[in-house]
Amino acid sequence: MDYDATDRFSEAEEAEIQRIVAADATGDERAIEAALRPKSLDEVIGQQRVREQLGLVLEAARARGRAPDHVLLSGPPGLGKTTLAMIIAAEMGSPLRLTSGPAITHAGDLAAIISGLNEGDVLFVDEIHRMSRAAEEMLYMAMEDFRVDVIIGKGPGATAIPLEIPPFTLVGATTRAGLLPGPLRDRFGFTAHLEFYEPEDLDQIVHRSAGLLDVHLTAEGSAEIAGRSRGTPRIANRLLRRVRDYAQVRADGTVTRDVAMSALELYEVDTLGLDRLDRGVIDVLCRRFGGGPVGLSTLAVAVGEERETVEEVAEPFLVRNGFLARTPRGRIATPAAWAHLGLVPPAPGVTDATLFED
Ligand SMILES: Nc1ncnc2c1ncn2[C@@H]1O[C@H](COP(=O)(O)OP(=O)(O)OP(=O)(O)O)[C@@H](O)[C@H]1O
Repeated sequence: MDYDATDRFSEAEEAEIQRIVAADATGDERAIEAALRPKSLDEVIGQQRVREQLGLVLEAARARGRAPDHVLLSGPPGLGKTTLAMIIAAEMGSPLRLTSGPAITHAGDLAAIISGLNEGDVLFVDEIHRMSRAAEEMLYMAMEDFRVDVIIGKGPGATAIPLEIPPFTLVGATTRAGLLPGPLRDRFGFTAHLEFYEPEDLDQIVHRSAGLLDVHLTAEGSAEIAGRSRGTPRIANRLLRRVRDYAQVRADGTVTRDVAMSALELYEVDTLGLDRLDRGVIDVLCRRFGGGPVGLSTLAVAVGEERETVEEVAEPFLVRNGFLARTPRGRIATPAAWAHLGLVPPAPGVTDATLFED
């Protein structure tokens, strides 16, 4: 069945599509990603529970005419945290100010941002777990009392001048909720944990994006992309664009199942969605370390990646799909990992005798 999503759009939406197609024409992947973001909670696909809970928080705040409670969004990369932050601001009709934890190295950086906020503004802090400790402490006060202490001068002569700030909403995003100190976590009135998406949701996301990018695809072509997207909308959109390239250059432009399969094989995304890094991790774990247990740092060095990349990007997907287990002694490959690589695990007891610590 062919899908032509443009049938479903009104004239105003057509104008939006033209804007997206223009972003697409630039070939700038970030611009395309931004253009594909849902603009309202109703447009968000999947994450049913989060949508309902967040919808309630926002509706209640609107009814009271107040800024909503601070919101913490946690989950692996590419599941929609930035998208939701933008939607929170849009649904409240408020401006969104964006920054990130690593950009806030001193308390003064945060004071400068916070003191510039107006009533009702939404402040989005991406990777909030990477903010400096001093800034974190300033944030506690700002979140709870809407006040910051601005330090004037240095050393023994320094004085703290309290500065009132208008009520605002902090939206923090983190891939590592466990790394946030308790006092910071407790100051968020609502925490949403984003889960990996089901293939049906990703299928809808692929259809939506294909409609916006004017890509012709069959239901089977879409399902093939959705099934290999690691439960992640960002990956679904990226694979769609690569498959679209393939369809244009090596086929007649339509994304069929065969076209999707050939393209994804070319881009080394396997039938279960494992990419080079995922396969590298379980491959090293099985072939070089006999299935583990092996420490995270050792594993990261062996695959030639940063520890954080292995931990935050590859592992959540591998754990969720039963290829890897985290144990107190280190990472171990599961029987499914051995089977996926077409390897036979060593006899019981052999792996236990081999311990690779960091
Ligand atoms: N529920 C959704 N429905 C449709 N598209 C989505 C959804 N969630 C995310 N996307 C798409 O996935 C892409 C990535 O989303 P987003 O940038 O919000 O992820 P993120 O969690 O903030 O990632 P990171 O933590 O890496 O910044 C966006 O282009 C957006 O279009």
